[in-house]
Amino acid sequence: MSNGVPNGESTNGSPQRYLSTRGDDYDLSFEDVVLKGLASDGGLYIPEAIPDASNWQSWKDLSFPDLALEVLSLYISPSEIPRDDLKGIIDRSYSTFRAPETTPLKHLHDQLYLLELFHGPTFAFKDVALQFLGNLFEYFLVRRNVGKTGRDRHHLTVVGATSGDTGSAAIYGLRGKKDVSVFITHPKGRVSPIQEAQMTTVLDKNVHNLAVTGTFDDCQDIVKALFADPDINSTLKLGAVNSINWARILAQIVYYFHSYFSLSKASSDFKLGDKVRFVVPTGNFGDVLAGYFALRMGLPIEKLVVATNENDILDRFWKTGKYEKKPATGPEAEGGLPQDGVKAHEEGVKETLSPAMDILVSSNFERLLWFLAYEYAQGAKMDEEWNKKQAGQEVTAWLKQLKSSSGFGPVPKEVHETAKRDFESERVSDSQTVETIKQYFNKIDYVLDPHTAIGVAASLRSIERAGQVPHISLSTAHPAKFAGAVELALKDESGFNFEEKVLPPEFHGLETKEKRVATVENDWKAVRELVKKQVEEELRTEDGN
Ligand SMILES: Cc1ncc(COP(=O)(O)O)c(C=O)c1O
Ligand SMILES: N[C@@H](CCOP(=O)(O)O)C(=O)O
Repeated sequence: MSNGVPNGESTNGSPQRYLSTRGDDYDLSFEDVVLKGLASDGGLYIPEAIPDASNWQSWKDLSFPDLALEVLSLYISPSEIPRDDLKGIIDRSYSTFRAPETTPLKHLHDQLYLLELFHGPTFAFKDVALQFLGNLFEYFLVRRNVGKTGRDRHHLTVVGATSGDTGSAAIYGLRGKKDVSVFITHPKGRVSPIQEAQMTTVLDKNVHNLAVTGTFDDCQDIVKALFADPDINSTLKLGAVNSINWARILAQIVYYFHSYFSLSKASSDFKLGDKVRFVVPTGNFGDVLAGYFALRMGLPIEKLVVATNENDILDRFWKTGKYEKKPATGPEAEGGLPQDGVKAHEEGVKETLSPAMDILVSSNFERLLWFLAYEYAQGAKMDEEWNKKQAGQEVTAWLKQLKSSSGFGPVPKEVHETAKRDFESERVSDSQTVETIKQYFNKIDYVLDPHTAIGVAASLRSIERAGQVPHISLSTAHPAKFAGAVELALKDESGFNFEEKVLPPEFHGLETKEKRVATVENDWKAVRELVKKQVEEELRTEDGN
């Protein structure tokens, strides 16, 4: 492969194996990494080799599920999941989508295309991966539990953190599934009313919503602390639905290929092999990381553009080579919207109009860091094992520094240059988000959600730089999920009516339905005790006691 990362053994028949970004956990199967979620050394799982999809052009006419089968088969050996079984899992996962193309591509104007990823059950891009992950968990559990009864059965306790979208998508992917309990933490009062209602109106017995008195980063830290606790992790068999789970990233690779093929059909000027730019509204770096895998597999991507909101740790990394949490000091002179309350928090996270991206530390960035460190290590001309070990050590050192000093860097010049070879970044303020929503409503009568608007605003800047290269901007959520921001932008525009223009029938009356949610303090031990108690209760009910 051109960029130095080893090619996938899975292409020549031997099973793909996985290792941790911190280096101490390696040689794992796909099933192990999906069920474990987070590595025991605290790292994230990555494939030992990125498969080279040299035959990708032959996939051009495949439907979304058939394309998914080809892409996923490069990472999941048939000795782990026979091809027919994998096809069944994939077909079930995408049968719940409302659009026949699963993820349709819409031409906005000129070189700008919008990839609509919100046609799944919860109206957000997370459904693409979480419908699949829910069915994958079910498949592994059914297989593990054949002939077992009672406490001998493998019971998975899923713990997740959400700023709104992962939670509902995970709940819809796992509700009512046997042998799974789901606990989703969200920052109390900091998710949109529709998102809150989507999660808390699901009353299935295996679903538990926990409103944490803190930020999304606090919720994410609680989840990581639970995984790091050997007692609860092994006794309750914890599973992850956040994008720390490799299966989340894997499933998202598919739509980069699919939209590239859609573009080749939509534009007579565009031929297979031509370069494209993808622009991705980014928070936890999971979505854009899937694009990085597509690029490394051979899809002709000229650049991946990381689009952040005012929580801009990633944008600052690409501009400076430093990865630093920076305490917020208040509404910014540039772009702040005082009337909408861009608040500063002691943790440094700002509340913005794109709350799903209000993240201080992007967990998947660690995965990219490993690949950057791996390429850097190659400069020493040692063997592959040495390169992998070096990459693990480098990542561990950076992450330690992030924890102890709230940041690290600048990273070595070569590492920064490698990051800039494949990525660019843009930061979009709240006022620019609002302007973009207005602009597209008035220009083409299309309502963007605020996260998508960040991608579109970044796309316009990128188009100015990149001239004629087509841009695919990822639309990550339906605008009805973020009524506050959409209304703020469009309330005074003529012809705008939220109920008529935006609200899908599925959301009518949602906020008044019966809800179930428990408030918990921002303390991982309090969450641990609650999870233990609830799982015990569920198991006892299943035992019939
Ligand atoms: C609507 C929306 N857009 C963008 C993002 C950012 O995606 P990622 O966290 O994968 O970078 C999220 C949440 O993750 C989201 O819910
Ligand atoms: N924006 C996310 C935050 C969680 O990110 P994940 O992709 O790691 O699950 C959300 O909507 O919950």
